[in-house]
Parts: sequence; C-alpha cells; structure tokens
Amino acid sequence: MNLPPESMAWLARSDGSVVVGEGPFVSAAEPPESGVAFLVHDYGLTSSTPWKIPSSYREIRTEKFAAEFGDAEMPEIHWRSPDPGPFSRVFQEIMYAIHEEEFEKTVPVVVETGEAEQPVGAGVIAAMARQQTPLCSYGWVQENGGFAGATPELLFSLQGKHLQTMALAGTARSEDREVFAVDEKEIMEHEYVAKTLETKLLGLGAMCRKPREILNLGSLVHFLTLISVELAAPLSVDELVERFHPTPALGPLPRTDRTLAMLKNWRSQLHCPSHFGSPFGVWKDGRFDAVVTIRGIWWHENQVHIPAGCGIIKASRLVNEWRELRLKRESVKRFMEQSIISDTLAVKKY
Ligand SMILES: C=C(O[C@@H]1C=C(C(=O)O)C=C[C@H]1O)C(=O)O
Repeated sequence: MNLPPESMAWLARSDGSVVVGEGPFVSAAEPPESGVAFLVHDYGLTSSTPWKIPSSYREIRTEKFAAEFGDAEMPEIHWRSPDPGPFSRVFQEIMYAIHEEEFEKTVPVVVETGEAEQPVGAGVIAAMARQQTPLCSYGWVQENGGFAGATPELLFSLQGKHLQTMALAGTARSEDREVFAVDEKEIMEHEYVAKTLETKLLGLGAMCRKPREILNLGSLVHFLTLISVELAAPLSVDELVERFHPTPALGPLPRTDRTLAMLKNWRSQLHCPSHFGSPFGVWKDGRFDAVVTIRGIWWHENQVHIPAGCGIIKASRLVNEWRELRLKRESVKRFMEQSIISDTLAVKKY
C-alpha cells in the first residue's frame, strides 16, 4: 500500500484507465500543448485558471490504482441525519416557481455531515480508488482536505472530432427497476435532460442518439441515454464545458441567468459545497474526459460531507425526493464498506 501524496488529482475513464497526477500543481487559464492537465471547476465556473498542471503524472489501469491506494482503513464516522426543514422550505419555493412557470426543472442539493475519529483523507481516497466502471473515480486532494467520488455521469469526452456525452437522470432503487421502467414521471425527468442535450448539439455535426436504457449501479438504477457527435469543426474544451454545464441533470431547465441564480441561491442556503455537481476533467495526449462531480465525499481533516441532488419537476413529491436523496447518500457510504476482487488484489472490508 502507498501513502497518498500531499496533493493529488485523478480521474478514471470509461476504458478502465486512470490518470493520476501529483502536486504541487500549477494553475493555468489554458491546458498545456502537451502533457497532462486536470480541469477543476466550481459549479459557477468562476475560476479564470481552472487548469491544474501536475508536477508528475502516470496513466495506469484502475485495478493497479486500487492495488496501490485501495487499502487504507476508513476511520469510524459519526453521521448527523440532515434536517428536512430547510429542504422542505426550498422544495416549496421551487414548486411555487414551477407553478408560476419560472422554470420546468431544477436540482437542489442536501448535504449530510459527519465527524470522524481521525483524519479521513487516505480512507476516502481508498474507498474511491476501489470503484470500477461504470463508475469513474475522481479526486482532488489538497493538503488536509478535498473531494473524491465515483460518479456514473460523464459530462463529455472529446477525442479528435468524436464527442461522446450522456443524459443520466431518473432514479430508483434496484428492487423497483420494473416499475421504474414505466414510470411516466421519471421518464419525463430523463427526457428533459436528453432533449436538452440534443438541442445543444444541433448543428455541431452528425449526431447519434442511442435508445434509453437502464443503468444498474447495484443499489440504484438510473435512465441513461448515450449521445455522440462527429464534430464538423473543432471546438475547444472550454467552449464545450460552457455549452454543457450544468445539464438539466444538475441544473435548471431552461438555463437562464435568472434560473441559474435561483438555483445557486438554494444551493448556498442548503450549504452545498461549491465544487459539487461541477465539471472535473483531464486532458492528456489530445484526449479530454470530464465527469460530473456527484456521488462523492467532501472533507477537511475529520469533517466529512456527502452532498446529493435531486431533480424537481411539477410531478415531484417531497417525501419521494427526500428518500431519493438518502438513497444517493447511502450509495456513497457503501463505497467505504465494499469489497473488491481484482487480478492484483483482493480487499475485503465490512
Ligand atoms: C444530482 C445527483 O444525481 C443526478 C440526478 C439524478 C436524478 O435526479 O434522477 C440522477 C443522476 C444524476 O444525474 C446526485 O447523485 O447527487
């Protein structure tokens, strides 16, 4: 087992490779011509130097990454159940705005907080390093804090003129998979996201939209639609990030300055970390991959936070959304317990 460096960043990609960078990092407005840079944005894309260039980097298989870092113990964490009061008030304000036709959908976030008996950094890195595809492990660690997770959501990946993206929205427990498949409210929530992405891609080149499918993540299922485009003309990563982020999976529909400001205000009322639901990417050898930072842990020394968001539309009900938020947080807590078996290592943690 390796001790994690003081500062590091990593992103696992859908082909089972992971790019791992070690700090210190140099911040830049643009990615370098060659080599590697991580794109670390907050939700509002406020940084003028979001590119973080590591002092050294490696590209390895996710199994090797797990073997190197997946072993550290997670200290005991004392969780405090989130108070439903503030969320219920935000939910009512959102419902009022939907009835007033301010927007059709938005995505508030609830945060569960815990305190660990010791610093959690190495344990969080280990928990996320053990996760494998279809989850993409990501992390940004700076001294005694950072965030790391294992997300099912690709924002986009770009290689030459090939652009791949996905609509991922609509959630249920795996046991409810059959009724989920015909649930009109969940289908509508998903289609809002898929159609918006299609609209954003119109005119960029030849588009291919795959049929809607169900992505099974063990305890949770989501609707997933894969969309790809052969770009007619090259586009920069920065342009694409601004075009896509936030998709209606994590943001308002329609996305205007006003609807985005309303959501940012609700996020801050509910103490959502600024980098939750944001683009997190890596640029390497002419290829760029970015995920959406969900299903993660934000920490500083012994303090830990698990944020989770839920899409609210006219047909949403408070009790169901509260349950969905808990399910999403539980799926993150499970990362800290689960066992993995790979060719290079067998770790069992219960
Ligand atoms: C916002 C989250 O997840 C997003 C919201 C989903 C939904 O509302 O059904 C499903 C997948 C993600 O796009 C989260 O996990 O915190």
